[in-house]
Parts: sequence; C-alpha cells; structure tokens
Amino acid sequence: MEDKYEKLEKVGEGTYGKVYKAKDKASGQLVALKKTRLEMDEEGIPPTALREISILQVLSTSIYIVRLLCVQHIEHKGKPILYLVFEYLDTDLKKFIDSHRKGPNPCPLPPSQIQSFLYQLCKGVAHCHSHGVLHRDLKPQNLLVDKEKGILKIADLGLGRSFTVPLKNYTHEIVTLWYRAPEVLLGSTNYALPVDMWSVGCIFAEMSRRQALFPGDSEFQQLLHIFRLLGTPTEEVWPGVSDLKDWHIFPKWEPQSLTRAVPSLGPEGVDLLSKMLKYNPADRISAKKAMEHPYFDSLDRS
Ligand SMILES: NS(=O)(=O)c1cc(-c2nc3ccccc3s2)cs1
Repeated sequence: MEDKYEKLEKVGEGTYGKVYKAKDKASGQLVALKKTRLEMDEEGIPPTALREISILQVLSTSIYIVRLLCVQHIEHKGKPILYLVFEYLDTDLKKFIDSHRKGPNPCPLPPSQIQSFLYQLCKGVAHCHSHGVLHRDLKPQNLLVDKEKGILKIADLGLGRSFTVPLKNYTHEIVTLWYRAPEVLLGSTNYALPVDMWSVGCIFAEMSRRQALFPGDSEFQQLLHIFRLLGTPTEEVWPGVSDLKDWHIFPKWEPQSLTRAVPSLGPEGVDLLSKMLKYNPADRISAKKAMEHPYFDSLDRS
C-alpha cells in the first residue's frame, strides 16, 4: 500500500475504519484510503465484506455516491488488511456547515446551496434505495462536499444491509444518534428505507438552521428531543407505535410549529421537511417523491 500511495493525513474515523487522504504516487491523483478492520479468516475475505464491496461497486456507479476506485488487501505485519480506495473530495458537510456557523461573521448557507445539496442527497439516497440498500447512518460527517463544484456525495456506505449501527465505532467513539429515525430508537427490528429519509430531513433542517435539529446525547434523550418538537407519537398518527419493543409511557407533548425550528426555510421547504419527518414510516416521503416536491421547482436541474 505504501508503495502505490503516499498517506498524507487522517481525514475521518469512519464507522468501520480509519480514512486517510493519500496521493497515488504514479498519477498524483488524490484518493481516500479506507482501512477496514476486517478480520480475514482462514478462507480469506469474509463473505459479509465481499457482499459490502460488491454493493459498493454497484452503488458507486452513481455520481452522488463516493466512487470506489479499487480494493486492495495487503499483509501488514502478518495481518491481512483490506483497503478501499475512494475518490477524494476536499471536505464534509459537517465542516462545511460549521464554517458557516463559526468564525467572525457567521453567515447562513444560501438557499440555492441548501436546495442543490438536498437534491443531490436525495438523488444519492434514491439510487441506494432503488437497489434495496439502506445507508442506515446518514449524517453530515459522511456527506462529502466539493466546495468549488458545489457537489455533494454520500460516503461511508460501509453499513449496507448486513450491519446494525453500533453504539460505539471501532475506536470507541460515540456514534451520533442525532439523525436516527424514531422507529430505530424505539427498537423496531424490521425498519426499512424510510429510516434514511428521516436522516435526510434532519440534515435538511441542519443546513438551514446551522445547528442540529435533535441533538440527543442518549437514546432516551434523542426521543425526547423529537417528541418535544413533533409531539409525543400516538396510535392515531402512528398505528403500532405502542407495540414497539422499546416503547414505554412518555410525557405527552403536543406538536409544535415546525416553522419555528427552521425560520429561514420558506413554506415549500417546511412542507417538504414535514413529509420527511412523518412518524409513521409508511407516511414518510420517499427520496424519489421528495425530488418531485415543489420546493425544488426553482432548482436549476441542468
Ligand atoms: N473530514 S474531512 O476532512 O472533511 C474529509 C473526509 C473525507 C472522507 N472521504 C471518504 C471516502 C470514503 C469513505 C469515507 C470518507 S471520509 C475526505 S475529506
């Protein structure tokens, strides 16, 4: 690995491994090297890893998914290590939003920028979902941005369908709960594609208000943040909610006005956000339908 690529700096602690910025010595091309801790058993690469890699190879044909350039596994001190080599983008959405919040003159993201990033995110999610693949852990940290070109791509698809998101990642870092759908937080075991659209809604709101919509620091607190804004879910709005494994009696809050949470978002934006944050997964808007919403009417789709 060292011979072909020159490691430059660590750029991310993915859910399943360290990510380094690196340079292809021959071509000078910048890449992202994702080192995975896949334990090679005696038969070589575990089938789950092979399935993840094949899913990635199919998915990364979309320009809205970070492209997997190649897969290399090498022996390192006798241990077989799997490297995934991805295209490199210079920042992630978390840093991009922070750069607009912090600093001497904090400034909002231009509405056209939010609209363009949200559209690209929905395209990437629609692509994954059309292949029956959930991301499961969409968050600003794993959405990559090319500032100059105004491009957003989904990264860290390392979860696919065969993993559940751990509470801690492999470096014992806390995995954020802020973008997690209520059905997952309430212990549903048969959650599906709508979990990603909940995350998209939280990211949409965060781009507009430049702070997280539901910043919970535990699974229980995460639910309370959601209930305080959207109201405590009832069987009326979400049939079956009280049968979910981790449901119990919660304080009863009434729904608040969503507009107050995202004051800079126009009526179309608030309407689309409300459809992404429907409690009942069956009512939640799909990525494909979201792209047809009037909020995008003014988007230059060229
Ligand atoms: N954190 S950062 O400096 O903005 C930054 C992160 C990245 C990443 N690129 C990839 C590619 C693939 C998988 C995960 C990551 S994380 C590139 S720049």
